[in-house]
Formats: sequence, structure tokens, C-alpha cells
Amino acid sequence: MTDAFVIQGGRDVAGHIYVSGSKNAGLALMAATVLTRGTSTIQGLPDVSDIDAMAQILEHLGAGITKRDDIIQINTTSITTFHVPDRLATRLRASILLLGPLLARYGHAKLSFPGGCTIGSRPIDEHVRGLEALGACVKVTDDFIEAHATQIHAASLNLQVPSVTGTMNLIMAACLAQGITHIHNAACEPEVVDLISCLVAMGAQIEGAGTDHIIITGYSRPLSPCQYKVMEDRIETGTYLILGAICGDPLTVHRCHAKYNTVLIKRLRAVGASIDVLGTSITVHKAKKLLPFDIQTGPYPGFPTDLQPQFMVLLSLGQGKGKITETVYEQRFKQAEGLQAMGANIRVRGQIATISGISNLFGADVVGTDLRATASLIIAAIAARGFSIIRNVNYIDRGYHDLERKLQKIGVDLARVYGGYGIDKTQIEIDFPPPGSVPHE
Ligand SMILES: CC(=O)N[C@H]1[C@@H](OP(=O)(O)OP(=O)(O)OC[C@H]2O[C@@H](n3ccc(=O)[nH]c3=O)[C@H](O)[C@@H]2O)O[C@H](CO)[C@@H](O)[C@@H]1O
Ligand SMILES: C=C(OP(=O)(O)O)C(=O)O
Repeated sequence: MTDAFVIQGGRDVAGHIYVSGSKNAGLALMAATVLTRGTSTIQGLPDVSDIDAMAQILEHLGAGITKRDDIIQINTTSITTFHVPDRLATRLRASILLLGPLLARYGHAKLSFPGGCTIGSRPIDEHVRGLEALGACVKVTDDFIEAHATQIHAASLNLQVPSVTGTMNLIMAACLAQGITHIHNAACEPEVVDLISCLVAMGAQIEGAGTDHIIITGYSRPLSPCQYKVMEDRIETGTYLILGAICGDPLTVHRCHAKYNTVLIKRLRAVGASIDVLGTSITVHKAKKLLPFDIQTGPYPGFPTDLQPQFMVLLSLGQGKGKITETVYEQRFKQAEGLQAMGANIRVRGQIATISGISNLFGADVVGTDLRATASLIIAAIAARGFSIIRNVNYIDRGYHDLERKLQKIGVDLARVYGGYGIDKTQIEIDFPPPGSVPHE
């Protein structure tokens, strides 16, 4: 039974909120440890269920895992299984990131199809084509992906689509592929750069991080374990900046770099929010009037698809008509239904959503459908007048470390109802923490 959030909205948020480590980079770093022999230490990992799921997969493969606070030690000396079964692989999208490392290090990998947010078709053809070019024999059935290679070798790869996890998988495999591998049209996302920095700390030779042409000089021997601190979660940062642009009075987001959210910050300023950057803190004052704006999602450095559902809330409250063109996933407007239930005026036609702003959203009983759609509904509920129930809220636990406490600290009246998916609105006895009762960090 999943949980529900109950939010009493309509008040501004104010104070300080702290960003945790990146889910997507952290998952890649954990997969990278398979390329090593020994114990690596990864610091700064968020306490989210995707990270737990990846740790469980590594344990299933035979790795030793020790977790203390935000530090995980992964000992890969006794990996003996190269098969990730359905019950584990489907728990997260990033399980696919074990395909390249297992193949490169052990010559064999078998994984059931990955899970993750159901926001479109999410193919893996780039991963498969790239690994085949590196010399692997890859079989894809309806149920699993299986790859073998006696010795993988370097190759020149041209991605048709700059897939993030595809690029990561191929970089990791190429680290143990004898010779020089070129990846053209590679993903430039900061999480790919963070993975490369970690691989370099493990002894890999990689050039071109952050560009679309990555050059890996590979050797057919394991990498060395390392200690590495994961980058901050830029999508978590962006989520708070959007919240602040709607109702920050003001909201300061700490432990983040503006450079990872350049496009978002530009858009937030354009809609009327005031944003000041000081070192690794960003202060946002809500817009007096939210001006409408059109956005189009795209690969980095474009507008991140993972922030599109949250941005839709802002346009819902804009003074005019805004348009979102979603170019990455075919089904990433699932938040629209919940926002409409709160009164938003949104028309979805294929990959384009047209939003006519209204002056207020109103609390409603809505259901989360995936990680960022749920984040979008939470922002909307905070901004909305009245009381909202957001059911299926556990999606949030996949990617936001301790979100409810962080929000309570900035003044949000929010309570989690455990196992509350099916609760009747009239049965909830809400016990919101009194404002100001949650101490700042
Ligand atoms: C765990 C993780 O890091 N997840 C992120 C990663 O997902 P993920 O790596 O799964 O996303 P991709 O970059 O692979 O997908 C982007 C686009 O490429 C297409 N595609 C992808 C692979 C492929 O082999 N063929 C193909 O056509 C997809 O259909 C999609 O349209 O990047 C996405 C895009 O920034 C983010 O939304 C996810 O949060
Ligand atoms: C789409 C996302 O995650 P995943 O790729 O793990 O499904 C996300 O983080 O928004």
C-alpha cells in the first residue's frame, strides 16, 4: 500500500533548503565500481529508494556493501553472478548501467529489462548497437538482454540519439576495451561528466568530458577502486528553484551550482522571478507577476525533461498563454491530469501542451504517476488554495532525499499518511507540524 501526502497550500515558502547528492550520477558511480577489484567509497549519496535498489543489485551480484549515512563502500572482489533478475532490474531504470561494466569486466551479462518512470518507450538500441561495435554478441528477447564477449575491443561509435545511460554504459565498457574508442554524439549531461571524473579517479584515460565527442583509451585490466564524492542533484535544485519562483519569500537553495541549471535560471528570470547566486547558494524571490513563456525540452544543455512537469505548474499560474514542447519522451505530460483537477487550464496535443494561466490553483485529490509528475503535483499543492491529497507519493522516494522534512522546514504544511493510498478524504486526521517547529539544518 503506497503513501499519500496531505498538503495545506496557499502560503509562501521561506528560508533555506539543502540539495542532496545526485540520484542519476550516484547510480552510475555505483555501477562503475563493477569495473574495479577492491573497495570503493562513494560519498554524498542521497537516501532514496533507487540507490537502495542499486545496492541490492550489487549485493545480489556478490559485492559487499557497507552503508553509513551518505557513504557507501562497495567491495567488488567477489562478484560471482552476472545475472540481474526481473524482481531487481525492474526496480529502476539505472539497472541497465550494469550491462556495460559486467560485460567488460567478466565477459558476460544478463539483465531483465530495466524499470524507471513510465514516460515513453525508452528503448535501449543505442546501448546494444554500441556494445556490438565493441565486439560483444548481444541477444535481446522480450524478457531479457544478454551479452557475451571473450574480449571486447575499441571502436568508433556514432550514437543516433545522445542517450544518457547509453553513453555511460559505452564509456564504462570502453574503459576495459583494448585501444582507443571514440564516442560521437555522446550525451553531455553533468552526470556523464561526473561519471567520467570518477572513472578517471579509478585510473581510466578519458578525454572530452562534457562534449559530444568522448575518447577513451582502454586497457584489458580492471580499474582501481577509489574514493569519490557524487555531484549535487541538479534536478532537485531545479525543483526548488521553480517552487521558489512561484511562492518563495524568499527561498535560498544551498549546496548547488547555478552552472548546472543555466537554462532554467534564465527562464525563471524571464518569467519574472528574481534570482541571486552567491557561491553554492541560490536565492529566489517569487515573481510578482508570472509572465508566460514557451519552453522546449532537449538534451543538455537544453531545458531538462526532468524539470518539465514542475515548470508546467509555473505556467499554470502565469498571466497568459505558455507552451511546452516535450521532445524527449512521448508520455511526459501525465501531471496534466492532476493539475487540471486543481483547476489548471492545460490542453495537451501530442508532444505539445498549451497552458493558459489562471490566478489560483485549488486543492484537490490527485494521484502521482511517476517521479517528476509527483514533484509537480506537490509544488502545485503547495501553491494551491486549500487542502490537497497526493496519492501514490512513494514515487518521490525514488529521487528526493527526505523531501517532506525539507519542505516542512521552509514552512510547508505537509503530512505523510503511511499506507494512505486508499484513504477517504473525510477520514484523515491531519497533524501538521506547527510552522517553525522543524529546525533548520
Ligand atoms: C537513470 C537516469 O540517468 N535517468 C535519466 C536518463 O534516462 P535515460 O538514459 O534512460 O534516457 P536517454 O537519454 O537514454 O533517453 C533520451 C531519449 O533517447 C531515446 N533513446 C534512448 C536510448 C536508446 O537506446 N535509444 C533511444 O532512442 C529515448 O527514447 C529518449 O527519447 O536521461 C534522461 C534524459 O535526460 C532523464 O530523463 C533520466 O532521468
Ligand atoms: C526519468 C527519471 O528517472 P529514471 O530514468 O530513473 O526513470 C527522472 O529522474 O526523472
